[in-house]
Amino acid sequence: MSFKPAAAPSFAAAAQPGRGVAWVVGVLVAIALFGNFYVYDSIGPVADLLQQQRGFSDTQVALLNAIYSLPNVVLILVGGVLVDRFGAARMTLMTAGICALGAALTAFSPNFAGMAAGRLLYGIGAETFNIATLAAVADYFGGRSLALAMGAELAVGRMGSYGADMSPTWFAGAYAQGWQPPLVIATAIAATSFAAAFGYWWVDRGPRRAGLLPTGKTAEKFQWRDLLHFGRAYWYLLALCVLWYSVILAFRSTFSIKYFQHAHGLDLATAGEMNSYVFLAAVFATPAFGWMCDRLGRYAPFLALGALLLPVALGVLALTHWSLWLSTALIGVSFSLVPAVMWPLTSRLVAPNRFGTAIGLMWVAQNAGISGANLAAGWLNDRFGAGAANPAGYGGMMAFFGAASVAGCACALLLWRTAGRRQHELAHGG
Ligand SMILES: NCCCC[C@H](N)C(=O)NCC(=O)O
Repeated sequence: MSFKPAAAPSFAAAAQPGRGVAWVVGVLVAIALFGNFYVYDSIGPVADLLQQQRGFSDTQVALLNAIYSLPNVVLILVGGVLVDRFGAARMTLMTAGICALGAALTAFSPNFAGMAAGRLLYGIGAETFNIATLAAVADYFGGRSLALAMGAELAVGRMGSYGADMSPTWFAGAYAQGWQPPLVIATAIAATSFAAAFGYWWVDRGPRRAGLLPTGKTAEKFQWRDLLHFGRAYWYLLALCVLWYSVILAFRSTFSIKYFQHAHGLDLATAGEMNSYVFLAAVFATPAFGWMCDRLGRYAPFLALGALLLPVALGVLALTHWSLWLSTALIGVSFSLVPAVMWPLTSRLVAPNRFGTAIGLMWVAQNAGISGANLAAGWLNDRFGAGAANPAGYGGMMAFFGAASVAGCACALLLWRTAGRRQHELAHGG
């Protein structure tokens, strides 16, 4: 089995596609990513409506996002192999199609099982889609501004998340009609993502036929024993990745809007808007923080700072009546800083020819964590009867997120102690 996860810029083609074509591909992939992230975050804004109008429990709402991650505990590795085998453009197109079908099934299903099947289908497509789009950027920008191009693509994806949170304001008429029209809008946006993926596939045929793109023949053989041979610092990073993403995604993408409505008395549009600022900040701050760390040549201390801000923000939210702006700003900095540092730091802690395996393993564990965190939070809310009539019932969920984020912060500090010296951050390790 070969495995060349796309994030690894492991080739430097002698001849490359022209800059013009690269930019066209970059824009098309960005549009496709925007749509993909919008659909991921489309459940949070309708969570309260799903409960009021369809009688869903919090566990059911949680399952709609957990089921995205569940198949990817295995599929990420398969997805890497498929991208390798069939090329980034074909896999982007194929997975964008699966995502659009999943979004449609979610929006038009008459019952919970159908909606869950739709989110499952969407999840099956989406994480491999993420790998394929990273591969697309590596194909066209490898050897020239790759980090900046990847940062910019991630930033456009975050705009999709921002759009989903702003949708109660932008599409107030649709939300006034109930839970379904907002999900139909998400389906239309997924169709646009598919159209952009089709455009990318179309443009890509020329350079690929001209032999200007990697063929996959250089892919490394995947060896199971490779998984065990990373240094200690890598395992701290993996643990942080699991804990931090589990909290941030299960909270921000599933429950925060509903929590703001019930525990802090905001209406749906204002709650969505408050949540959206975290994503909006990340659009600009993620590339800026990446640039700053590159300039300073320091990563681990900033990662520790980003990881620390998450439990502080959750504490402010759960234990005080201070302005929601403060916790939003703290989470916004954390949400921008941690991804900006995590992926470049990974490339510094592992040897270049093991970077792909390192990322693949991190995403496998991360998906298991996100899934588990969503289900645990939903179960806790149901167990303690959380809702508009009982805001205190959210205490269990907030304590759980707080504890997980403190554990993540401890991993970041251990990482800093283990491999956070300037000389470590310059060198490739295990
Ligand atoms: N689109 C939301 C889920 C993305 C999960 C993905 N495995 C990942 O970690 N992406 C990087 C990021 O910071 O979003």
